[in-house]
Parts: sequence; structure tokens; C-alpha cells
Amino acid sequence: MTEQANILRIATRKSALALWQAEFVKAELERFHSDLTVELVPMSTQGDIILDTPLAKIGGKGLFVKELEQAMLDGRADIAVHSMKDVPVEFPEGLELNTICEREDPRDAFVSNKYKSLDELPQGAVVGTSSLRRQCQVRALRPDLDIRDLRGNVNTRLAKLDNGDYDAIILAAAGLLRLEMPERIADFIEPETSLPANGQGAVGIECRSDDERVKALLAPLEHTETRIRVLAERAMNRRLEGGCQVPIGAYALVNGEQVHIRGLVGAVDGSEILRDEVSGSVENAEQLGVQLAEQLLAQGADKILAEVYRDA
Ligand SMILES: NCc1[nH]cc(CCC(=O)O)c1CC(=O)O
Repeated sequence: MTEQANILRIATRKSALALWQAEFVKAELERFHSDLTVELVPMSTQGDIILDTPLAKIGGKGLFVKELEQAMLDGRADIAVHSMKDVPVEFPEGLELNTICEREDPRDAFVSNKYKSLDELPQGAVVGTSSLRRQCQVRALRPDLDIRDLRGNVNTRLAKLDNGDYDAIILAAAGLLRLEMPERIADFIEPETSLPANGQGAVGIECRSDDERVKALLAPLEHTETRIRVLAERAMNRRLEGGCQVPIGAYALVNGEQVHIRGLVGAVDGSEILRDEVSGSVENAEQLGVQLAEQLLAQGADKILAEVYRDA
């Protein structure tokens, strides 16, 4: 074997969470393949650079992944490690989503220095979130709250909370758990209250479609149950033609040979929320996701989403 064959390069964003996830994949790869050297190639993406505009207004899918994908296509890197939540449903020619690793806690987290839960917040309290999905669900539950946009990586968002700009913020629990800040989580928000985004809490690995060497190296990192859940959730999103910045929630659970998927599409102001669910065999996980999307469309999801895109 040549020396080069034993090196694998990971393209990654530079945020603390992205670097944690890349380091995690590096450690896993080196654990399974003792003769392999894994190197990180950190880079900035458009999503990291444009920080002053609400994500929903920048538009364009894959804001956080394009630069990483170009690096793989150019051969500057072999794989990219993503939060599945941020990965667009389609892939560029020559690249594929190869591996889905075991899921961390998929729930949203309530974070506050003053209050213990959403229920405890006083009337008019200021709540920060950048996600339309969280916004619409929190608004539906607590129309009295003052919900404001919150951008930046996990540490930036926490700094804005500590600075007193917000009474509480909502983040993915997975990010706080990975960055070893469990004490920051005042309350886990159950999926009944805030249905998570498709893929939330799962890490995915993208590589070149024709790279058999890399695919063989990645094989032991695959987690079958997480794959079934995340593919079902993504299939629902794909059928709704929703990117990651839409008021759509999708959450699947596997129980033995059965998969159960819950879906939600909401108006940003929380005035209308459509919910539905489907169950069936894990073998049909993706078709079930599509079926769930069609049930939501039949309820009028297309009209709600058309309004979201018009206002963005
Ligand atoms: N949209 C940014 C993003 N992408 C993934 C996570 C958290 C970790 C995960 O879902 O795997 C976050 C932060 C957040 O939503 O609070």
C-alpha cells in the first residue's frame, strides 16, 4: 500500500460543534482502522460568513455545505461531516451521503439563566431562536411571548443570552450535550411540544460516490436505526420541498420492525399548525415519509409553505 492510501482528510466548518463532530469521526475512524491517519481541513462557509441576516432571508439551500463539497470534488478532502439537519436533501453529481452515525438526543432544549421551562416564562418574555420551526411551535403554545431572531453558532447564542438580550433561548440539545454543557439545559422540550427538525441530533458523512476505499473505511461508523429514522424524516421534507429553514418538523421512531413518523407544518406566526403521523414497516421508511408529506399537503401544507416563501 502507498503512504497516501493511509491518509483520510475531513472537510469541516470551524465552529466548535462542527469541529467536535469532525474530531468524533476522526477518533472513530482511527479506532476502527489502526493504520489510518485522519486529518482535519477546516474551512469557512457562506453560512458562517453571513451573520447579520436571518437565515430564512438569505435563502439558498446548503449554505453551510457548498464549500465542503467543492473541497471533496477537488480532492482537497475525502469526506465531509455534517449535522444531518443542515444537509440539503439533494446531492451534487459525484457526491453522496454515505454514512449516518448514531443519533444524539434529538430534542430541542430550553436554555435560560432565570427560568426553568417554557411554562414558567412570564407574559411578554423575550425568547431567541433562529428557526421558523421552533418559532411557530412556541408561538402556538405561548402567543404572549416576544420571539426574536437569534443567529450565530452555539457559543455566540449562549453569549447573547448571558448578555441579557433574551430571557431564554431554544437550541438543539445535541449541540449542548456534545460541547459538554449539559448544565445549560434547563429543560428538554418534548417532541409533543416542539417536534424536532428532520435529522436533528444525527451526524452524517458525505464522500465521493466512486471512492470505494473511503466507503470501506466508513462502513463501521454506520448506525442502521438512525439511518432508517433520518431517511424517513428527510423523505417527508423532500416531498414538501422544504430546505432546513422552513417551519417543518419531522420525527421518526423505530420500534422493532415498525417505524412511526410524526410531521408538522406551521404558519410562522403560529396561527395554524398542521400535524399528522404514519406507521409502517421499516422497509418502507422513505415511502412512509412521502406518504406523510402527502397527508400534510392534503390538509393544506402547500398553502402555508407558499406563504412562508413569499414572505421570506
Ligand atoms: N442549524 C444549526 C445547527 N445544526 C445542528 C445543530 C445542533 C446539533 C444537531 O442537530 O445535530 C445546530 C444548532 C441548533 O439548532 O441549535
